[in-house]
Amino acid sequence: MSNNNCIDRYYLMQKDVTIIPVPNFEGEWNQETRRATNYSMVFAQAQQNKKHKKMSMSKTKRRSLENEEEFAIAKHGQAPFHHAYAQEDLMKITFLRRSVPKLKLHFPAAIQTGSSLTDIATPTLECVWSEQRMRFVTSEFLHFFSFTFFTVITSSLSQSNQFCDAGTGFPSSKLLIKGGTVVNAHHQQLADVYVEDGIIVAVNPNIKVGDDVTVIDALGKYVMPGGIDPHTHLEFDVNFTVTVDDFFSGQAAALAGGTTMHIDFVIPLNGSLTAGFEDYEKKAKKSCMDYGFHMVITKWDETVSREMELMVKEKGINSFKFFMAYKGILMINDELLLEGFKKCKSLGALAMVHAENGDAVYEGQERMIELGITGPEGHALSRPAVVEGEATGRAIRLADFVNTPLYVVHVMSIDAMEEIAKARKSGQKVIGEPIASGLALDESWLWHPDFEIAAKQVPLVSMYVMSPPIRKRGHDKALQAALSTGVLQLVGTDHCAFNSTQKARGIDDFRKIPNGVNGIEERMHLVWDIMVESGQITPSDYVRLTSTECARIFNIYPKKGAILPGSDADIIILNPNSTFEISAKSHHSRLDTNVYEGRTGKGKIEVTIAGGRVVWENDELKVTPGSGRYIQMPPFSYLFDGLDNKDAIYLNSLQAPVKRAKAST
Ligand SMILES: NC(=O)NCCC(=O)O
Ligand SMILES: [Zn+2]
Repeated sequence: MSNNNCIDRYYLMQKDVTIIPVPNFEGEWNQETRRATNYSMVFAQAQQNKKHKKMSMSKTKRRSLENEEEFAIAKHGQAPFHHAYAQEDLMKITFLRRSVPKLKLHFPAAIQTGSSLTDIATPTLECVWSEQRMRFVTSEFLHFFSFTFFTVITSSLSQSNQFCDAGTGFPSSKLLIKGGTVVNAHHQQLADVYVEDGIIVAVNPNIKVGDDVTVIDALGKYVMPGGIDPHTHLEFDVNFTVTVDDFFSGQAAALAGGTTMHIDFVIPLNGSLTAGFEDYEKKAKKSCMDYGFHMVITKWDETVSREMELMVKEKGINSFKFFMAYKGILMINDELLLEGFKKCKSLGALAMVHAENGDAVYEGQERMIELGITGPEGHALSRPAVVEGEATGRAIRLADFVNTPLYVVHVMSIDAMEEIAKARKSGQKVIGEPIASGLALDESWLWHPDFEIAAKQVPLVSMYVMSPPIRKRGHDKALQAALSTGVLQLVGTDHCAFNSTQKARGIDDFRKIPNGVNGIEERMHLVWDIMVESGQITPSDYVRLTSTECARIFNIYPKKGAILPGSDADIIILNPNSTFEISAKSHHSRLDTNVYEGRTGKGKIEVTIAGGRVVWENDELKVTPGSGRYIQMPPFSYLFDGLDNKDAIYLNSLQAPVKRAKAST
């Protein structure tokens, strides 16, 4: 494969630019220039820069996503969930941008332009363009930074230009993946895959091509659809802080791990779905891979009901999530759940639930504090599996009452899984989504005696805090078995990345630890290792659980989730004889910890192709902010088939109203 050395070396040059933790693409994004400009990069730099990243934790006490206790203090108050976070919580780079507003427009470009490419332009032309742009940008710096800092930047830039001059060609828009085992959810075969302009054109043995086609050898390897992660939280603002991975860094990490699309959760802004959608549209402009949105519903009125319709009919959203936990913040009651379910049904949209009994969680937290249990183990103890099981069962019964399909996110326990199993056995359309952490981890870390473990050689205990909690050993195995037998249908991550400094907020009180773990980069490797290597599932099952079923549920199959002529060229090549190792030192997320630290396994994703472009190869990431597309998801997936019939049968079964003769007077 062709490589662009100037890109790689340019980013390695940036090692000393300490104020840029991980490239960030804030600022104005112009649709036209976005399409024309390709900022590729290598992420080795990210690890170098992580140590320079500092988060200042907010001292401001506000109600926050994970903190039902704070709700108690502010009981019945207005939940200032969004955009009310303390400014000090933002990353240093954001602080700099605020301090020098003019920089906002150009600073991100400045740090990336050394690698600018256009899709089909010649290397020489492109590098000239880059130089001009860099000169312009460096002059901007003069207004804002000291001479010393300026020198560091410009010397890096000028050195990078030399590499640009030595540019060595560009990825072809025509690819042939040769000699691999092509795996779909329904079938696997030895075949070549031919790709043109981002679309799979042919899947056949022995495809012959001309010299203008880049050939990738996949002999002895699996060629599979790129992963689709149905559950992520990028640039998630939880009131007092924001997750460290945004739509660029989170997606870059995803691509390095073989995921080529994800679906994120839009949080309404001040109750407005439209404002929330627009907010996420902005956040997602820096995307380097395809993405879709679910919408969270936090309150109920006529406006919300109308906006739900708008989201489905005009914005390409076909799923709405209801939080049964996070009392006083996101939690909704059964009345709202019923209204929401009915509306979802009428729109052909899928109702999703975070199933934990929020009242019980609140009670559990109070109990722990009264018992003097303030450490991270209190998190697990305050929201035991029974609390998850109860909410799952309740949501399932209410969805059955309305006769609408239900999707249960992050199934973490046997209790919840068994509710799903029971419902599916009775014919109800319930989808259960376990996540990577629930399959791979157990709660034992939460009982570790140190909050911060010996000089961070092993990361913070609190990094394992998420909701519902990671359970005791045994739940993981049961969830794996449920996946392999079809009781659960697909695997997500709930990637919600908070750094150790953000997690440290709850050092004296587990209720203050921001909830969430990583996984967007690790999911594909973990599922292969845990499920396929152990013999629990076949490679075809793997494709179904990590990609195809998600595409079907959210109605974008076979554009996504398949290696078929006409499908998007989102493809991974996995070498089953190679190994992977997970570490915060080498991952591509901005996170300074990794809940899978030190984990090794078999089956390595050696190549990721997103939209027909090779973005991950030879352990190098070449990604393009602005290249990711928003994927609209139409309503009425296969889950809605037959609902009308069931409704009709129900109505016929009522034998009511009973016609009674009026008593004669
Ligand atoms: N799961 C979690 O702990 N954080 C993300 C928000 C949610 O999905 O509940
Ligand atoms: Zn959740």
